[in-house]
Amino acid sequence: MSNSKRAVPDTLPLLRDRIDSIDSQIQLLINERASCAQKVAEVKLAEQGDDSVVFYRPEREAQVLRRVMERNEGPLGNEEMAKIFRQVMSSCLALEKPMRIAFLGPEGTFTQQAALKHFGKSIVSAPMAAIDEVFREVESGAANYGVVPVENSTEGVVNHTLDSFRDSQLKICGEVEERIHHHLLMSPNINSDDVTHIYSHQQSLAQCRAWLDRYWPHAERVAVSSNAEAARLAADAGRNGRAVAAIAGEIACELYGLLKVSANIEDRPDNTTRFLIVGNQEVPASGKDKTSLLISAKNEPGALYHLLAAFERHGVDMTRLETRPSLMSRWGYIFYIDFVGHHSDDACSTVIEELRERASEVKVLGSYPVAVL
Ligand SMILES: O=C(O)C(=O)C[C@]1(C(=O)O)C=C[C@@H](O)C=C1
Repeated sequence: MSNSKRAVPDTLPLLRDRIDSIDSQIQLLINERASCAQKVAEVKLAEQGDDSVVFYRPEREAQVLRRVMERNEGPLGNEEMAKIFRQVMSSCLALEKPMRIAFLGPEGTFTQQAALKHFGKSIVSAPMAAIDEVFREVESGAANYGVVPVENSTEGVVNHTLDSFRDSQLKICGEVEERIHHHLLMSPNINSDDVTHIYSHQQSLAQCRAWLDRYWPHAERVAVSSNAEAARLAADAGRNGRAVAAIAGEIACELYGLLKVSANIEDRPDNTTRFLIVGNQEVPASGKDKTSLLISAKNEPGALYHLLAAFERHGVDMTRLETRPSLMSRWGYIFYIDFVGHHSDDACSTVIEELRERASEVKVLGSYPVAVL
């Protein structure tokens, strides 16, 4: 006992020396990697030219991260290790070309959180006021990519996002999933007993409905344009002595200096939102991909049945089907279908060909790597 006590002061400096020496090796290697990435940028420029060069390669990034996770032996967990490499690649890509990412704002939304998770922190993130503005910002070339929410495991699909694909030529280049934790937030200078109104985005209020019914049955729920906006309003109200609470996430809480009164108040602990990355790029196969289609069906008996039968016939695994009203014909429908595989895979391209024979329009919204993180 006394021996091991005496050993600690000797080993701590030794261990720290070892850490210092490992750090300097890691640093050298990271810079060596960064120099490599710069050379990759030169090769891309020479091959593709100034106007059409594409630096960001979602399929390659997914492969790098998957390999990191596969070869990881711990003690750091796979996800933790992948997050570190996520940021290393983000820094390397910023050396090739700094990227501007439009997202559904304002600052502090879960969509911003998703953008940082997908691209790492070395980006310029540009908050937009609405989903169609995110699309326009990317279409105009003002942003390289956009991030928009598409579905939540509790509340279902985000119609604005699906509808935006009707008239857009943008492609889906990636997906990212984010566990959504909601917190009840208040300004530190108000008394929680005085709170009469709770602000949040309508989806967040819905995701916390049972919790609110139980603990805040008398507070009025006010739907605002985003949960980050709710946090901003709660902070503003607090400064003016008005007792307003907000439901929002971690980064909105930090951004507006609010107090977390109750944490993780979502009704379902597995509450997850899926986001899409939109851009101007066709992404090659990464080995583990998904494809999204928009299909306008002919208005005839069994139309949907025949579309779905093509997937069954060729053993292609459909993961999602959403229906939206067509704006072209009354009682006509548009189907959004996700399936496993890349549109260039044999079975997938056969399915798409057969769908084209049956439907009035089939638009491949994109093939992209399945979310890694
Ligand atoms: O392999 C490439 O094409 C690179 O540009 C290198 C790199 C990386 O750091 O590994 C950087 C950015 C790309 O999005 C993918 C990978």
